[in-house]
Amino acid sequence: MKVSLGCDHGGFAMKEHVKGWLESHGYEVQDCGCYSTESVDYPVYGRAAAEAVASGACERGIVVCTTGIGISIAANKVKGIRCALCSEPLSAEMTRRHNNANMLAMGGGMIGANMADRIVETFLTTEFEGGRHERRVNLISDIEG
Ligand SMILES: O=C(CO)[C@H](O)[C@H](O)[C@H](O)COP(=O)(O)O
Repeated sequence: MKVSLGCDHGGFAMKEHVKGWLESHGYEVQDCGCYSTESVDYPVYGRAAAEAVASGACERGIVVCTTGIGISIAANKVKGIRCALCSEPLSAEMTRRHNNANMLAMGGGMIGANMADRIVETFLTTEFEGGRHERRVNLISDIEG
């Protein structure tokens, strides 16, 4: 599976950590930046990571800013993206099972590296349940027009 990554300066350290975890677990990574702790604007990188998913270049995407909020809002503006901000594994499991989320957002200033690993693993290995949830996800897509 290929995973796009995006972050701002507040998420850079966690993005680098997640990148290492992904590569050591056999995932292919498309790193959309940023590439240092220099102050940048999260919408630029949330959009880039989301467009990599929306275009089909990547199956999933993971974005990180200080809280995870701003970059998740930006990613969710891209058509076809369902980006869920998670701070524990149960939310990551549920957003895959029920929302078929194709992107995960985390807050680099909110959770630690071990928690991030557990969230990422759960997000990437949990299947969508379909059924009644598919109808609801389709209704979300209808909002996009
Ligand atoms: O968008 C955010 C908050 O919802 C992110 O946490 C950003 O990383 C944060 O706003 C960046 O703020 P900074 O003071 O420029 O580091």
